[in-house]
Amino acid sequence: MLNCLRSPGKMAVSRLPFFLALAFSSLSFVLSHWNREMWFQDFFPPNMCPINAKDNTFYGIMFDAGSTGTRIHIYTFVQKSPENLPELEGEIFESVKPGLSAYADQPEKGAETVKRLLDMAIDAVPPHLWKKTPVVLKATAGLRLLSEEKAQSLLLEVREVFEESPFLVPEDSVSIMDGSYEGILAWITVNFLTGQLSGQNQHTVGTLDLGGASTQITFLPRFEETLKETPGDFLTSFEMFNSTYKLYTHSYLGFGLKAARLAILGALNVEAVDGQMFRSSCLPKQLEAEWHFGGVKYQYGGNKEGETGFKPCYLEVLKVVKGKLHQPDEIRGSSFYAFSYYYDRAVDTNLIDYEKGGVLEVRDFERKAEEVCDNMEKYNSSSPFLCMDLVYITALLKEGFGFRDNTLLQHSWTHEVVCAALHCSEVIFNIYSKSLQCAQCRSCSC
Ligand SMILES: O=c1[nH]cnc2c1ncn2[C@@H]1O[C@H](COP(=O)(O)OP(=O)(O)O)[C@@H](O)[C@H]1O
Ligand SMILES: [Ca+2]
Repeated sequence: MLNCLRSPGKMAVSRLPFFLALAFSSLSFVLSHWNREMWFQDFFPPNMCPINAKDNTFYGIMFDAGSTGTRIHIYTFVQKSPENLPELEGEIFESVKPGLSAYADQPEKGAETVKRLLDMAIDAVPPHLWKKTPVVLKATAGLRLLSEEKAQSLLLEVREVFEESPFLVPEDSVSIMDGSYEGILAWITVNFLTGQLSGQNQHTVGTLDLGGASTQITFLPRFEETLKETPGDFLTSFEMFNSTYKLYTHSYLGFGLKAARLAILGALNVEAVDGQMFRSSCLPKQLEAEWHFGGVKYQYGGNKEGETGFKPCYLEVLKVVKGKLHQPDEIRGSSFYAFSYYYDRAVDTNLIDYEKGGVLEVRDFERKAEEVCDNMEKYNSSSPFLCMDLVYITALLKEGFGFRDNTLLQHSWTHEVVCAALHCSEVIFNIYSKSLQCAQCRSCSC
C-alpha cells in the first residue's frame, strides 16, 4: 500500500493520531506479540485485556499534554473473537488550549483543564467499565522545558484529578514522555495502521512531527552505513510482531514551531522579557503585538526601518537551524510522513487539502515561503507569523535535517504517483476521523 509513497523525496503531509499506538499498547495482542521488555509495556497493565468474551468492548483514555494544548482521546476497542485481534471501534476526541505548561505557576488551574476533559470520559464510558478503564497522561515538550519543580507540581495535581476519578489509574499514569518514545509512537502508528508492520514486504516510511516546542524525526535505516554514522543515542531497538526494528529517532527540544519563533526573535532563554521588544525581518514591518507561550508574555514586532522579506528572514532563521541537527545521508532518498505543524501550515497556505492531505516536496514549502514573505501585506489577515513559520519549516527540512530540494524530481510527478499518494494520505486521514476502512486505498486505480 505504501509503495505509492516511495517516490524519493516526496512527503505525505497529513494529520496523524499518533497516540493511537499508545492506546494499542493496552491490547492483549500487543502484550502477547510485542516484547515484554519493551518500553511501553508499563503504560497499561496486562490485566487491562478483556477478561471474558461477552465483555468484549473495552476503553482506554489517553491524554496528550502538548506544549500548545491538552487533548483527550477516548478509544473504544472491540474483541470480536478470542483468536482475532481487537479492533479499534471508535474514538472520542476533544482538546483545550493552552497547554499545561501555560499553568506553570498555577498547577491547580492546569489540572482543572484536565478534569474538564476527563468529565467527558465519564459520559462516554459505561459506568460498569469505569474501574477497568485505564487513564494515562503523557506530557511532551512543553513540560520538558519547565523546571523540574514546576513540571512535577503540575503532574502531581493532574495525578490527584485522576485519583479522584472512577477510572483505573496505573502506577506511572501521569508523566513526561521521553522525546524518543514520541517519535517511535508516531512511526509505529503510521506504519502499523498502513499495514507495513505485519506483512512480508515491509516498506516502512519515516515520520516527521513538528510540535510547538520540539520536533521529531524517525525512520528505519536501510543501510549499514547509516547505523555506523549515527550517534548511539539516536538509535532504539525494539521487537514487534516477531521482527526486530532498529529505528533512528531523535527529538529536538526547542525546535518546535513555537519555540523556534522565540529563538528566531532572540527571546529564547532570555531572563527578563518584560518591556523588551523582539523584532524580526520575518514579520510585517509595522507590526507590534503581544504573544503568549508557555505562560510568558512576549512583545514582538517587525523591522520598522530595516529589511523584511524572504531573503533576510531566511538568513535570520538559518542562525537558529544551521549545523544544529544531525543529518543522516539516507533520508535524502527516502519517503516521510510529515504532520502536526507541517500539516497545519501546508493547509493554511492551500498547499494541501484539509481533508485529503497531500504530497509535497520541500521546495513547495520554500516557494510558498517566498510568496508569503515577499507579499506580507497581502497575507495580513492570517497569522503575522506565517512567513516566519514557512521559512522555518523550509530551513529546518533543508538546512537542519539535510533533505534535498528535489528540483529534478518535480517533473517526475506522474498522475499515478500523485493520485496513489493522495489516496494513501486520505486513508491516514480517515483513520484520524474515526474510520479504519482502507477500501479506497486498496482499490486505488488512477
Ligand atoms: O492527535 C493529534 N493528531 C495530529 N496532530 C496533532 C494531534 N494533537 C496535536 N497535534 C498537532 O500538534 C501540533 C502542536 O504540537 P504540540 O502542542 O503537541 O507540541 P509538542 O509536541 O511540542 O509538545 C499542532 O500542529 C497540532 O495540530
Ligand atoms: Ca505533540
